[in-house]
Amino acid sequence: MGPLLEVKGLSKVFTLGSFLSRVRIKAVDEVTFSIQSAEIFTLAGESGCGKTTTARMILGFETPTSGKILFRGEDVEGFRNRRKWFLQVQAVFQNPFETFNPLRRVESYFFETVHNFDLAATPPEAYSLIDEKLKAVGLSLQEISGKYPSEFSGGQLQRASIARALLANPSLLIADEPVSMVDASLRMSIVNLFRKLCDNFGVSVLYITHDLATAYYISDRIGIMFRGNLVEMGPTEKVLGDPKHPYTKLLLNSIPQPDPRMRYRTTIQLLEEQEEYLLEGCKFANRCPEKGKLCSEEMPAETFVDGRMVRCHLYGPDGDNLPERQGIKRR
Ligand SMILES: Nc1ncnc2c1ncn2[C@@H]1O[C@H](COP(=O)(O)OP(=O)(O)OP(=O)(O)O)[C@@H](O)[C@H]1O
Repeated sequence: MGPLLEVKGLSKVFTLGSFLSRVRIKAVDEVTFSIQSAEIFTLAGESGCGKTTTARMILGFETPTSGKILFRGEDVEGFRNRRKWFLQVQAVFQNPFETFNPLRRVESYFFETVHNFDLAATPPEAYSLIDEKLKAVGLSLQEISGKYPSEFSGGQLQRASIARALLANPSLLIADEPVSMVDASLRMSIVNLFRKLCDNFGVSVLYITHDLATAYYISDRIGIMFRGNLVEMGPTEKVLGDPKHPYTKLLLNSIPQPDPRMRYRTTIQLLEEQEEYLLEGCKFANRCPEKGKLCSEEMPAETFVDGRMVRCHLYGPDGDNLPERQGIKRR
């Protein structure tokens, strides 16, 4: 059986700045990956590396500048607005308190989804479907009935939003930082839930996160992004257990913690980010402890090393051109 989702050479260019200082950044640059049925694939990287833009293009919220997205081998552009797509792919967002209107009872969202997608023929059928999905995430219809979002904890409300996403029996959940706004003590229980949904119900998950600890725990494969590029991708145990790309190593050593108060980057951070996006060669060159001359000149090609893809001159055919590689056997 072929992959469930294929992302092929996907790119998104944004134009930033004012009329006189306009710059074009490739927020997502020729990104290619696939997700199999019943697989959890993580896209990880620091803020501003293009993870959300990738997810938004898959969901159809953002139009790709180029590239293709295939779902079960079919180009999604052909059926993006059809029922089939909405039933198959569902999103779980970062902040459950923004998903639900504070003035509406939470259960109303469930009945609305059942109605909109024609998921039940009778009211008892609707009750039983909603209760079944809520139970799959450790809640029940009785427990949520009559309650407003403010009466739930962040963790409970995120569970409710996952249950709502499950109503149509989707094959793929796209979860963008689903635990970063949830209390640290509850994060593992939510990510475990994704693993359970994948193992027990065959739901695939595109898990987008800063948090390599939860990624290590639940994902089958992982792609590390830096300034629009996938720099390393492969089985999670290989990539995080024995990282090859200097950026993956740095990310593992720093383990950035998502801070809900830090939702917006400072102007200086944004300018540094923009500068990196505009670099000619490897976008990580300015920060790389293993940088060589070639790194600032040419973007490294994809190379396959020890069961994973790496985009780094240290491993490419030109690896020996780096000063530190001269006379040393290539890795
Ligand atoms: N609508 C937009 N217009 C212009 N630039 C954008 C837009 N959306 C994102 N960007 C820029 O594209 C780059 C990638 O952003 P993106 O949100 O995809 O990264 P991210 O890794 O998901 O970060 P975060 O975790 O903070 O959301 C950033 O430099 C961001 O400022």
